[in-house]
Amino acid sequence: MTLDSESAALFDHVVRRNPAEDEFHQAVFEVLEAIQPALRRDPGLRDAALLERLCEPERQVLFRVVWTDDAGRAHVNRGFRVGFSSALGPYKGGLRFHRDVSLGTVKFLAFEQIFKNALTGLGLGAGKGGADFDPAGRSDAEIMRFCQAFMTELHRHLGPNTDVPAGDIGVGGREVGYLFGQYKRLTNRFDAGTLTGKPPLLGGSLARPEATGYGTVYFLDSVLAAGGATLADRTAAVSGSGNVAFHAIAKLRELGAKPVTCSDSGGFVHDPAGVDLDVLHEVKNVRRQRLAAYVEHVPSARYFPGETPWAVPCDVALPCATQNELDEQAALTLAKNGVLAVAEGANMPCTPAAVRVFREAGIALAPGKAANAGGVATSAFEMQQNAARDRWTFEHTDRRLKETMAAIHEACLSTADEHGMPGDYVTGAAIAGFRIVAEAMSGLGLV
Ligand SMILES: NC(=O)c1ccc[n+]([C@@H]2O[C@H](COP(=O)([O-])OP(=O)(O)OC[C@H]3O[C@@H](n4cnc5c(N)ncnc54)[C@H](O)[C@@H]3O)[C@@H](O)[C@H]2O)c1
Repeated sequence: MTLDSESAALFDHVVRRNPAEDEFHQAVFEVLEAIQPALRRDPGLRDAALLERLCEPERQVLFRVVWTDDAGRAHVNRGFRVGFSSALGPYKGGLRFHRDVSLGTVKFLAFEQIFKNALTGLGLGAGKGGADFDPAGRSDAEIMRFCQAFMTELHRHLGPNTDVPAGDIGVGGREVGYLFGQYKRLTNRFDAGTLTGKPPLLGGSLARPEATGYGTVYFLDSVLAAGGATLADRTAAVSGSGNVAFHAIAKLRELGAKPVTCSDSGGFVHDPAGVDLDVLHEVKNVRRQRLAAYVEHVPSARYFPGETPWAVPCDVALPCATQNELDEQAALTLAKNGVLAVAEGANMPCTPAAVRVFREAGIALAPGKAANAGGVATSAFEMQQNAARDRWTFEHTDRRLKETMAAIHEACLSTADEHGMPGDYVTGAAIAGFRIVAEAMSGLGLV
C-alpha cells in the first residue's frame, strides 16, 4: 500500500511543517496509509480540511522546568504537553519522563492516542506530554521536586474537563501522586479526575496499573481465538520490564502461556522456566535495579547485554518497551521461528519495515492503537469513579476492561473485513478509530 496523491501532498506538508520530528512523521504516514481504503470508499472524509486538521495539534505547550538535586545543584529540563484533539472529550494521554523525549516524540504519541482513545468508545480526546528528564539514579526526594516543578507550570493547562494526564515511561503511581499533590496545592481543589493512574487512596482506580498489560493479553487472546487457537502452552517473548511488560507477563502466565523473556535498555533476560514475577518485582520495582540483577536471583536464567529478545523462538511476541524496538531483521527472525501473532503493548514498537514483514508473512499484528488501549480505557473508568466519588472493585473494573478489549477487537476485525482486508488489524484499527473521530469533527463544525 502507499498514499494517493492528495494524502502524499498532505504528508509532505506535515514533514515540512514539523522538521526533524521523525517519529511524528512515521506515525502520520502509518495512519494515512492505513486509512486509504476508507478514503477511496468515501471521498467526503476529506471535506472541510478534515485530514489537515487531524494532523495539526490543537495546542502545544513547551516550558522550562527548573529543579534542584539533593546536593543543591540547579537543573533545567524541558517540559511538553500536546493537546492533539479534543473532538471526543478532554485531552487524554500520559506523561513520559525519559532523557530522549522531544516534541516529536510527544507529538507522535499524542497523534496515536487520537485513534486509540476513539476506539475505546469512552469519549476521550487525545494528548500526551512529558519531559527530557532522566529519572534513572534519582532519589525519591529528587523525583518529588522534579514532579512539583513540572506541575507548577503545567497545572494551568489541566482540568478534569480540559486535559487529563496519566503515566507513561518513567511515570508511575509514585510520580502521578507527587504531580497530583502539587496540582491540588496550586489549585486549592481536590479535582481527582485531573490525573489518572493515581495511587488508590488518592482516587486511583483498582486495576489501572494492570490494565495496559492485561488488556494487551486479552486482545492477543482474542486474536488467537479468531484463528481457532488459544494462549495455553504458548511460549511468549516479551520486551520491557516496566508497567506494561510486568502485567502482560502476569496475565500471560495466568492464561497458561509461558513468557520466557523480559528486557530493559541494557539487554534482555531469557528464563526458559518462565519469567519469575516475584524476582522481577523485587529487582525493578523494589530495588529499582537494572534488569541484569535478575540472574543473580535465578541462576538458570541468562542475561544478554545489548540484545533484544526477538531471536528467542516463540509462538507470540509482545513488544512492551518503547518505539521502534522491533526492526525488520527481528521481524524476519520471528517469522522464521514461526511466530503466530504479535501484540504491541508499547506504542509504535514495530518499525514500518517490520510491519511489512509481518503483513507479507500473514502474521497477525495487533497494533498498539488497539492492543494497548486498555490502559486509557481504565483511565476513563478512573475518571468516572472520581466524578461519582465512587470506587469500583478490582473484579468489576477488570470485567469492564475485558469487555472493552473484546469490543475493540470486534471493531478492528469487522472494519478490516468491510474494507476487503480480512484479518488486517492495522487497517481495521486505524479506520475504525478514524471514522469515529472524523464523525465527531464533522459534527463540531469548523473548529
Ligand atoms: N503505562 C501505560 O498505561 C501505557 C499505556 C499504553 C501504552 N504504553 C506504552 O507502553 C510502553 C512502556 O510503557 P510503561 O508504562 O511500561 O513504562 P515503564 O517506564 O514502566 O517501562 C518502560 C520499559 O521500557 C524499557 N525501555 C525504555 N527505553 C528503552 C529502550 N530504548 N530500549 C529498550 N527498553 C527500553 C525500560 O527499561 C522499561 O522496562 C511505552 O511505549 C508506552 O508509551 C503505556
